Amino acid sequence: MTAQILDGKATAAAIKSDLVARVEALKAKGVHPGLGTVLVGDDPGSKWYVAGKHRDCAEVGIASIRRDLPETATQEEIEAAVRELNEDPACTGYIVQLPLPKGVDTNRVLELIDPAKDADGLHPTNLGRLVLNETGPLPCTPQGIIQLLRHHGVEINGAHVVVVGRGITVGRSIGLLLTRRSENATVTLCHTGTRDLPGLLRQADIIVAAAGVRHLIKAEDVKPGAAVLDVGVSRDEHGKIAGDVHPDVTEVAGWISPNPGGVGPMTRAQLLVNVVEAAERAAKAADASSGDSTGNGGGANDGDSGDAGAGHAG
Ligand SMILES: Nc1nc2c(c(=O)[nH]1)N[C@@H](CN(C=O)c1ccc(C(=O)N[C@@H](CCC(=O)O)C(=O)O)cc1)CN2
Repeated sequence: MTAQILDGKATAAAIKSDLVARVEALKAKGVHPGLGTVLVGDDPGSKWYVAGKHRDCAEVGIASIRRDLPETATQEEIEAAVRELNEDPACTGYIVQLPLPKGVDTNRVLELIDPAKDADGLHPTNLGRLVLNETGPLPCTPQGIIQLLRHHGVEINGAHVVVVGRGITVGRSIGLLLTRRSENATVTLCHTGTRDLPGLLRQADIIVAAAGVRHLIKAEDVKPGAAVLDVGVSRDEHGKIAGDVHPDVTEVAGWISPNPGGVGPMTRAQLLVNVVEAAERAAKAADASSGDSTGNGGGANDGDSGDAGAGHAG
């Protein structure tokens, strides 16, 4: 058996094409979405990702604002760039590209972002909203993975999902999304220190591999027919990408996301969704404050509103 492909490029293209009309509708109301990026240093991967984000913006009609700082930028200089974007009306949403150089206090930088402009969903307020099932930007890679699975009809409801990796952009938050009532999965969060990782992987209906360890997931660790999402990025000496998933897994899995061409394009597409949704929320709030009754203040973001109460969901 050869796994079917979870095609991130095609799925992201479909999402972007839907966004074009939403951006046009915003502009017709006088709201012009603009994505800002803060890039610090010369890491080739980060430079490539940021350039890609701005190419995506151009494709859907979102304006681009860049703040590129040298590797030697101080904490204060990085924080000044963040404050500037908070104040810039042309910037309706922005991201700070991670990782930041060694020695920079990343959490302090993320905490400075205006939560209403946090296009990555990584500000503590927005992570808190996610815990509470409140409306807000969703972390791009986790939400991109869910969209990729949905788009291909992979059953999430009732599935056992084993996540490998505990980083802030994927591992820490994906369980919060997948265990919402709308997704209804059961999630085991593992990492490189997990005892008997292969034993846990073999129980998984869906594996999300985000450890950044080349070929960590072997064919013999995968249940036949499982869906396997490869988020890991390591590069060999020629700069070629190697994922966390061994190529032989394709012979066992039912679904596999290529790397490149799987989760990466979905991360970028979800960023655009977050920028457009933030601009739509701002437009609604402006309508509401000017007395337009179609303004809608929000609510639960995921169909969980039927729960007995935020503290009792389960
Ligand atoms: N502020 C953030 N920093 C980082 C995030 C994030 O979501 N927010 N995630 C990653 C990097 N990332 C986005 O920033 C990202 C990674 C990969 C791709 C992508 O499209 N990859 C391509 C292959 C690219 C290549 O050849 O190098 C693919 O998978 O097809 C996009 C975005 C860490 N930092």
